[in-house]
Amino acid sequence: MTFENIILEKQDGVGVITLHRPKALNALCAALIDEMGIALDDLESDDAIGCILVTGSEKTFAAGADIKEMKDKTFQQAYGEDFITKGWERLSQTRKPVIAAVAGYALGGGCEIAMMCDFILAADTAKFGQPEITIGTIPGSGGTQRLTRFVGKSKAMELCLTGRMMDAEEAERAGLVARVVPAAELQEEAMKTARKIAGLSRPVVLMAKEAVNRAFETTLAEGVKFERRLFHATFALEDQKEGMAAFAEKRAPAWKNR
Ligand SMILES: CC(C)(O)CC(=O)SCCNC(=O)CCNC(=O)[C@H](O)C(C)(C)COP(=O)(O)OP(=O)(O)OC[C@H]1O[C@@H](n2cnc3c(N)ncnc32)[C@H](O)[C@@H]1OP(=O)(O)O
Repeated sequence: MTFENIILEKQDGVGVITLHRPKALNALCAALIDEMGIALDDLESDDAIGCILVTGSEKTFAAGADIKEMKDKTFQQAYGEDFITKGWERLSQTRKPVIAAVAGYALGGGCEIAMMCDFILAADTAKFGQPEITIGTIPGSGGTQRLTRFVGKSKAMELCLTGRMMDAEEAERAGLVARVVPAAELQEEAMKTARKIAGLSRPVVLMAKEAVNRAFETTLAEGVKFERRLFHATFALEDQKEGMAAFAEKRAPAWKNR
């Protein structure tokens, strides 16, 4: 499959989506968002794929929504077409695990896209921010909501009100980023992590993702109950029998993904 604004590759059970608009710092134009949706549909329906990686270039993950494309929209157009919802939320609805590997700028919609992934691995060059306020608007694809859940009200408020960027180290300290690695090692480390996940039992990985995500949508008591039901459900899987037998027999498990 070939695209104009992204590159889609598959290797070792991992689907890699590389944002690729080098002249516009990977600004997220409508065509790019559509292409990412098509790529995600393809990867979700491909049984060979167990984990998805979304990445950009060395200089930029993505510098936000395409400002030149949206600058002349009227309120009627933005509201009428529910601008930014269509297509953008596709990433957050992905059932397979998705890792964001971020180097350079992840600003505005770029930061929002990274936050829609299940976790973020960052190069030490990464810079995160919601600079919409500096161009006369506010985040429109979950920035005020997801960032606040990641880093808490005070820091989210400061970042959204000033447009300040935070570097990778600050983002890791604040809980936005799972891990920071040297820029030269980012792609290798991200692939290693994605391959590790892709090599585990597929249904169990989906259940783990669903259980963690439930923590953001419900009370602790309901979340713990939900987790327990999924935990019980793993005992209906051949992979639970295989995983535990393999541990007891001191050998590597051979997952059947059922
Ligand atoms: C999704 C929503 C609803 O939340 C909204 C948004 O995402 S709004 C967008 C938020 N993002 C920004 O405001 C960042 C805008 N970009 C910058 O501030 C700078 O480009 C930079 C700090 C990321 C990098 O600066 P620098 O290295 O000096 O590169 P530039 O010369 O500025 O950029 C190179 C080239 O890319 C074009 N560009 C950059 N960002 C965007 C963008 N978001 N949309 C469209 N085009 C962008 C920039 O215009 C340059 O192109 P040319 O003009 O030279 O053709």
